[in-house]
Amino acid sequence: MRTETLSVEERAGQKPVVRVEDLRVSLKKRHKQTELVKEVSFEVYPGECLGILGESGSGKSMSVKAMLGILDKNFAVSGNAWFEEKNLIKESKETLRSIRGSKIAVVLQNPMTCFDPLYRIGNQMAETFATHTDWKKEEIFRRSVEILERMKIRNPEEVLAKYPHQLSGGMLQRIMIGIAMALKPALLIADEPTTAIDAITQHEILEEFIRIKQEHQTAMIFITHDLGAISRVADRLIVMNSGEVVDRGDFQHILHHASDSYTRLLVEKRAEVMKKYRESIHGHQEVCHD
Ligand SMILES: Nc1ncnc2c1ncn2[C@@H]1O[C@H](COP(=O)(O)OP(=O)(O)OP(=O)(O)O)[C@@H](O)[C@H]1O
Repeated sequence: MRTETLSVEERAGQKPVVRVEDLRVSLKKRHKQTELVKEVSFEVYPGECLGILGESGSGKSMSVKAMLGILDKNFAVSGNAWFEEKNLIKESKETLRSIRGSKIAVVLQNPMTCFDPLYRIGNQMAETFATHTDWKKEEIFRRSVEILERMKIRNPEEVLAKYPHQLSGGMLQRIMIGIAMALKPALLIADEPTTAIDAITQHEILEEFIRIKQEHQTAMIFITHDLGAISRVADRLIVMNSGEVVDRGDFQHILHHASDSYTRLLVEKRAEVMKKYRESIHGHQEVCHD
């Protein structure tokens, strides 16, 4: 369980990689405006992972999509998202496109939609790396093989020759994570990155997130409804409910001192699952400590 957080002193001299202020998203539909995200604010420092926790529909994805400028014109977005002196909310589509994929890498929920069905995986990786790095052809191939190996994909050379539909959702998700990490972005955003991945591989992939964060001082935003996954990777958490941030703090705070009733419910649900899991493994009742 990771609980270490940048201390106030450590943060004092540092500038956040991203600072989101009063982010709001509403959906315009036939003269009606529905607020989906309300007054969301957070910042992420170099080498730090911010976890965004909340159940399905709580506004986690909507918040990062708004900040990345990937919502369509049916959504009205306001507030600020400062990244390298630029306010992402106010930047042009072109500027945002060039920032995404190089300085900000994103792993979104549905990996199938991130790959072009008509091109082999290796060609798509090569194109991404040719656009965003200065690697030459041989280096791109060598690194692509290494990335798949790191992501625990067997027979990487064969996989590079395959089309997306020939691979499982979990494999595509791992490839997406590998590509995002290889770009060594200043900010890595991962939305439910390990949902389609089996438990053992998930453990190893989470270790990769931790390694990248520590070795390259990458700032990360890790979105999930899984308290277990987030407890390992995130240094600080915000909890969302109905489009709002209802709690914030490090994992221990969320676990033991969360004041919000919704957050307590999430924690209790996790404790219940852990208790059942332990009972099934050990065949007797144990008190859950985490
Ligand atoms: N394309 C869309 N059109 C209209 N409403 C949407 C759309 N996408 C999401 N919403 C609504 O916005 C709210 C926030 O959704 P969001 O996708 O951010 O939730 P989430 O916390 O990321 O959950 P999940 O992990 O299930 O996506 C929800 O009420 C959802 O129904």
